[in-house]
Amino acid sequence: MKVTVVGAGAVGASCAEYIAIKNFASEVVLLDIKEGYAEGKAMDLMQTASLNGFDTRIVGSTNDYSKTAGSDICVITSGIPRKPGMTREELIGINAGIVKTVSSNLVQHSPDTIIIVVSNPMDTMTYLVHKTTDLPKSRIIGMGGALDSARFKYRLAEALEAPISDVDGMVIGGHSDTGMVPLTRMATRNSVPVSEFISDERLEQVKEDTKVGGATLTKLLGTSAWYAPGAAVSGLVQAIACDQKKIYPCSTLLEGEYGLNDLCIGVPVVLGRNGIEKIVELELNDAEKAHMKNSAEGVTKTNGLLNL
Ligand SMILES: NC(=O)c1ccc[n+]([C@@H]2O[C@H](COP(=O)([O-])OP(=O)(O)OC[C@H]3O[C@@H](n4cnc5c(N)ncnc54)[C@H](O)[C@@H]3O)[C@@H](O)[C@H]2O)c1
Ligand SMILES: O=C(O)C[C@H](O)C(=O)O
Repeated sequence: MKVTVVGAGAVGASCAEYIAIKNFASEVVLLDIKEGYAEGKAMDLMQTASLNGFDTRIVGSTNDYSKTAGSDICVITSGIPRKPGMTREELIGINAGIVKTVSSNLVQHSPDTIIIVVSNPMDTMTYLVHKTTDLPKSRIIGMGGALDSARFKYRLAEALEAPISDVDGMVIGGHSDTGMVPLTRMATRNSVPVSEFISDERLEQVKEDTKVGGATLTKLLGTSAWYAPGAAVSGLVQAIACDQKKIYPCSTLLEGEYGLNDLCIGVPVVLGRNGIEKIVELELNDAEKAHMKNSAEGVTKTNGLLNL
């Protein structure tokens, strides 16, 4: 199993590290445009192999896509992150050009690959990859919901004063400060609806804290987060590589599902060796449907800024 990660920055390197530590891939190629940067990150990570007990070979490359040839899975984390006070949507001007070039180079060298898009604004960047490559929709996956759901579970566990392993929940919708739809109604603590344990007001607070999860970290760190994003990407990569058939909310092209068309947005999908093997249609109530519709309108508006 060969995995390429483009962008050896904070998220790319974190993602490569988690993939290596989980020890399911034979090779991870880290590629960056900055001279020597990916080679340096790869060497540093390889020097953790004997300490962390993995056999995955990590190779660095300065913009040489021949090294990525034959990748089963390619992750795109190249592009600029936001600074405090910015929205993800403001990154479109620079990141669209980067994602378009990078995805074209990747497909040229690995025509059978599955692409996971991470660069922001992620739903729109995923849509861009659809519009500019001829990969089937099952092989273009946007990562956002896996991360947002992890943050949702963190906030739920905090509110419930329960261990995170006892908590389950999912966030669908767009990966943006206003577009996320945390499904509080379906969240559980060891199979019991969380509303049995906390008030509606506290649950509303959990929802709002989840939606601004990325912005909160950006304010604290001065740039956006990387540990949880890297771990979330590695989870998707592992689900595909190991044909796990796990359900993660991912951004995928919708063609009528959830009453939505011609956009990529987060919905639950089954991930296996073929990429997105099934879109799972949840029975949403009227309020959830309305949130999803608003979210889709936001994503479509951002898609309109692309030069297609
Ligand atoms: N979808 C998500 O949930 C999620 C989570 C975290 C970050 N992100 C996004 O991921 C992106 C990367 O974030 P980061 O913190 O790692 O940023 P970073 O600045 O640390 O790293 C980005 C890297 O991309 C490289 N790069 C730029 N143009 C390139 C090109 N054409 N080819 C190859 N490499 C190129 C840069 O040299 C840099 O090393 C940002 O757009 C950020 O918003 C998304
Ligand atoms: O918040 C960001 O800009 C980065 C990423 O989308 C995140 O949610 O951490």
